[in-house]
Amino acid sequence: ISEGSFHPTDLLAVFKQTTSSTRSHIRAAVLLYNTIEIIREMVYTHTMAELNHTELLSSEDMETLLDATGCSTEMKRPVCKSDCLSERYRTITGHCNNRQTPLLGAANTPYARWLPPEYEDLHGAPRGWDPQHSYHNFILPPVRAVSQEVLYTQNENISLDVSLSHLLVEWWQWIDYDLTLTPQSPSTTSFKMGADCTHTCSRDTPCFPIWIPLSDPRAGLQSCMPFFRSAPSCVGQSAMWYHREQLNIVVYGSMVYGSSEELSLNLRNCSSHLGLLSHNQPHSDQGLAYLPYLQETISQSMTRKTLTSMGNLTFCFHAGRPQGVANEHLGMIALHTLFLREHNRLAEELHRVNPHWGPDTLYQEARKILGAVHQVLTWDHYLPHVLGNKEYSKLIPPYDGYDPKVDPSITNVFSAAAFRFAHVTVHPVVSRLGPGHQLHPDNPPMPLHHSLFAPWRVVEEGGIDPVLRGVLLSPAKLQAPEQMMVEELTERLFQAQEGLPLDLGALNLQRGRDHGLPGYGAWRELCGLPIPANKSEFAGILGNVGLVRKLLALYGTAQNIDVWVEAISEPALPGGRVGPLLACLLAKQFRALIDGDRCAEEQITKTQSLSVSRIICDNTRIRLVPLDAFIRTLHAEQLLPCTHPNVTHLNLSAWKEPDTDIDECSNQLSACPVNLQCSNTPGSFICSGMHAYIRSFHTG
Ligand code: HEM
Repeated sequence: ISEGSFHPTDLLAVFKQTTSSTRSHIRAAVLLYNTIEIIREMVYTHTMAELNHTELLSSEDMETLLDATGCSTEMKRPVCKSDCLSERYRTITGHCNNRQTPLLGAANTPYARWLPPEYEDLHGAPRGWDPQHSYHNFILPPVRAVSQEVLYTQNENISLDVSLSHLLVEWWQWIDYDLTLTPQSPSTTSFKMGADCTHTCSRDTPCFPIWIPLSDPRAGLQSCMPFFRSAPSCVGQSAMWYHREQLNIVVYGSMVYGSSEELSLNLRNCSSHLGLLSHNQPHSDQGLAYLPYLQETISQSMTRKTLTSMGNLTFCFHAGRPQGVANEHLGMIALHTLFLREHNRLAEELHRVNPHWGPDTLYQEARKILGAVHQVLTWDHYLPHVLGNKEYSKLIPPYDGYDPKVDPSITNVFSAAAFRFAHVTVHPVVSRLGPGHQLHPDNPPMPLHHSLFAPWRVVEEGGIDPVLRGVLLSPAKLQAPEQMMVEELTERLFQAQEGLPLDLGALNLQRGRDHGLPGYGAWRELCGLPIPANKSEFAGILGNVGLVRKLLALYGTAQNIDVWVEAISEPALPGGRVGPLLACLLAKQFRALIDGDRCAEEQITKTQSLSVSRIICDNTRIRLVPLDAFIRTLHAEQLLPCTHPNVTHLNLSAWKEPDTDIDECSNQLSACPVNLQCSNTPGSFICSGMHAYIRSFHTG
């Protein structure tokens, strides 16, 4: 920023920023990983022998390395407390949800794997690292070629979903914010040669640039699109099991509350006795709360001086994803704001029901209710639309209580492929609607890329209500073989003054290879689905000869196809929006998430009646809502008033406790010290500076 420029990759870096607890884990893991690689190379140079991990290092050597790099500390089993707060509520970090294996499903732990990774060198080199390496006798195509030939769709050339609203797409992303965040390598230069990953076309970890084929419209302008490998994690490199694993740094419930103690305290309003979350001080949405600014956490004078010299003063919102990620997209800002308000509304209501509860109990109970609401909305309302009712009943049996043997960790294939399927349902245009559900002449529909990292559009262009009305009344994009991913995402992702925009399709494919995801045949096998032996069987699966021809021309054999692109190519199951492979992978993950959550059972039954529409009614000035917010509303006349009995309230009297009961939890030492000072984080300055640039870019 001080050099007066930033690149699309800088925005991607903001998107993947971490907190300090994650950074210490990554530092240790990078050190360990690089040291082992050096030892491996030295041994190879002397002996010309590729040794496996047990031959390379004795277990004592490995223990020494783990200690020296700091990985032993990072991998240490946490001690689970047995006080009132810890017994009753999920920890912020997810530690101790499973009492026997306290790290299961916690933040800052590696993704689980359902299949062993397929790295090109067995340890950590991505598939396609060596462009000449063959798989089933074919070399892998450059991911950008797949994006151009299979995914690219002109914005105008899309079909609309006849029955589902764009809120469903936003909910997908919202839930994703809750479940997965993979940090990228913190270093921007390659380990061995010191090359700058933003400019180099050579492959040297963490640089894994995406090559631009000669036939690409970008050829001549760009030879490679920068790509940083995901950071390694400590676990997975023990003496027993040595290959590169990737970290998930978030945990269920984190988009509102954060997934580290440090961030969660930063988001609380510790001077309130009602257990509230902090809200924005300088601005409000006609009296309703906005998310606080990251800006508020740093020295105003320094920032104002620097930013004023850059032109417009702009700010990032601050929420549970680290360092301003909530700002990625207008829809996400609206949902983050909505749930901040819902937390505060619940905490105040709970105070009325149980005036004897202290601030920590109010905070934790409101948090627990919001967690349950998300489970009900996701498992009961959203998943049937995605899987189709029939498949849903088959794959997601009725909830049968907590099972401590189930590992609720997010899997690598879920984050790097399966849950990215919704990228092909994103509409290229963002519409905001006024109170009469009409477009406002001052805020015409805008291309998607103008809504990315643009929080000022909320504050200065009417608040979150127009955004929410827009997503409620706009349809989702329909996924179809010739209409995969809109050019807003393949050609204009994170457009900035410097460098060419990124391509989300290419990033998804490259990420799958970076994480060592096996080709699609292995996943079909895992799911008990047939693997096509020839072109006609493959055409039978995809139901589209043209698409099969394109994929086989690129990959040579169906076995090699990157799992994400094949999975999104399968035709949707009846009534659903995904094909059989995605249905299997998503259902498997969502089942594990709920069955392995010790805190799920009691809350789910109490919060059945709540809907997204009710939450919108209770926290915005929107007075007309759909009965099911995920269903597309064709005409505003179909909307119901918030007073309609079918837009059911959550009855909080179920939470009433006799006021003779002592509030044990608030008698403990409070987690939230009064007058807590927010921490001064360098990320907040970077984020604000970038916003000044993006804004000036959007507004010319
Ligand atoms: C405006 C729309 C969206 C944009 C601009 C966007 C952008 C991105 C970007 C840039 C990444 C990182 C890519 C990489 O380097 O690997 C990503 C990852 C991801 N996105 Fe999206 N996305 C959008 C919508 C969605 C939706 C609707 C979903 C629904 C589920 C979703 C799910 C995911 C998942 C699961 C990841 C992996 C996250 C991680 O592990 O860090 N995204 N997205």
